[in-house]
Amino acid sequence: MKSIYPSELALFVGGEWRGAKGRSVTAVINPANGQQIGQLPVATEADIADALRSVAGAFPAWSQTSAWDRDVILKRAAALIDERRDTLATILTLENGKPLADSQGELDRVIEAILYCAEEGKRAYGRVFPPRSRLLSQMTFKRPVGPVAAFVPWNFPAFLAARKIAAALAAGCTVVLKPPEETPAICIELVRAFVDAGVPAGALNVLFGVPAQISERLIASPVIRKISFTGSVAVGRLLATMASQHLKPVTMELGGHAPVVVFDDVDVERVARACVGFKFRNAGQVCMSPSRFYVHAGIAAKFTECFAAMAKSLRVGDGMASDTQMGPLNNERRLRAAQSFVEDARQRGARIETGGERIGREGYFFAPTVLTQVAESSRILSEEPFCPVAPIMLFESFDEVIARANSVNLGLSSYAFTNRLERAAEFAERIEAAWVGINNFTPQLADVPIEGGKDSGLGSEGGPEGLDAYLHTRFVSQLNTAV
Ligand SMILES: NC(=O)C1=CN([C@@H]2O[C@H](COP(=O)(O)OP(=O)(O)OC[C@H]3O[C@@H](n4cnc5c(N)ncnc54)[C@H](O)[C@@H]3O)[C@@H](O)[C@H]2O)C=CC1
Ligand SMILES: O=Cc1ccc(S(=O)(=O)O)cc1
Repeated sequence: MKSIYPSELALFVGGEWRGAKGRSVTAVINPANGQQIGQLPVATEADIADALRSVAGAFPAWSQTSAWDRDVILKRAAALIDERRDTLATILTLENGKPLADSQGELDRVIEAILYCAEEGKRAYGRVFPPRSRLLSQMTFKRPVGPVAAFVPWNFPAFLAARKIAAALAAGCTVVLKPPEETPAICIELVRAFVDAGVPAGALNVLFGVPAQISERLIASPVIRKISFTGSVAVGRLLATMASQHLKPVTMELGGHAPVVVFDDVDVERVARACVGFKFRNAGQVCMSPSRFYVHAGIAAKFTECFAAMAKSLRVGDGMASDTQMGPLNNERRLRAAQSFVEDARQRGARIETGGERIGREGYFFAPTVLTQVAESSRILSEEPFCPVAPIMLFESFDEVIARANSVNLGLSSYAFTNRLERAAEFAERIEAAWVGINNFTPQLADVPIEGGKDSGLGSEGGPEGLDAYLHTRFVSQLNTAV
């Protein structure tokens, strides 16, 4: 049977697909079985230089295309993605590992993000000022900032690439995209949809290869006027430092380590079910993932029992199987990280309620894991876990739990479960996080900005703010009389 996975993976530069011929290659692995499914060409110095030339060359025409015409092209891209969704979802599952239904869900959010940005691009309004004299018009315009370098990780490659591409293109910017080498084909297919929809040659380019080489060349180039990155704090810090040396604006969406505070006035089983669902989504490889569970001492035993039983019953397997609820980790680094977090916590006295081990010898499967009696010094309580390991801790008082929840240097998302209004309001006020879920878990939304606090990021993605990040304000003072 012919595989749906593309037989050739390619860079895209100046409107031309550039395959492996004459380039070195890197392997793409199916995380469900560890087998190679593709060979990805590595960009050469010449490819990077050509991408810079082409993104600069395409900028004048694309930035002067009206927002209404750009809207039509972007909406056509969204429609093509919808038409091709079954193929795209399969490709995403084969290279990322997530269950097919989750890949379909990610594509829904891709489409929503593109449609939102297409519309929002038409609202890049300026302002008119009361003039300093009768014959003057004084106003500001929003102008696209220039060619953009966008870097996307492997955990939600379709959604994160689509949001960056759509916001930049809708604002009138041209783009060089550096997708993840782990999940290249889904990004290639997204780009194909934009190109088939009418995005002109050079306006959207794709480079794969050695990430540090590509980012250094792009950020240092005078062509690139804006950098957008999603990934780890360590790499984000590196890229932001380089960008600051060239005085270039950045948008950084980095890690999270979300506390979940469960008070003693809730339906314990119901809350445990919601927590298990969101914690093990994408095998815990989500920056918004709930990753530190603080449960009131009065309900902790019952909560832990329910949570561990539900975690244990999750069907873990190949994302291509229709009954799979949790797929493998995406790569060997995450598998080793999961093993190391559990081992570190165990050595410091933690109890493994369920899981704790790799499943099988093929692929990167790790059992949904629940830890209790976790020492505060354990690495899993300060480093972003990004794996299916859930530490459950007890608390006694509100002030104590807020202090513990705020003790890490990440401030992306946070969650609390309570039926007392004043507790909910106090939590939302005192928690140090950009995103607060009270009695529910909500993934990011196209029309809502998220701006990570502390080390979790710089600038916003999503909402009008997400587009504004690709715009620059120009002031014009015009004398309306002959001179
Ligand atoms: N915010 C998020 O959604 C993500 C957070 N992470 C965090 O990063 C940790 C490590 O995961 P990794 O995949 O090893 O993360 P990483 O930060 O090393 O890689 C993430 C992405 O950045 C790219 N990258 C790496 N070095 C780069 C460089 N010098 N220049 C440009 N791009 C570069 C990679 O190709 C990848 O696509 C995870 O445990 C998690 O904490 C990882 C992926 C996504
Ligand atoms: O930055 C990574 C990222 C952002 C959002 C989401 S989701 O909204 O929770 O799906 C996942 C990853």
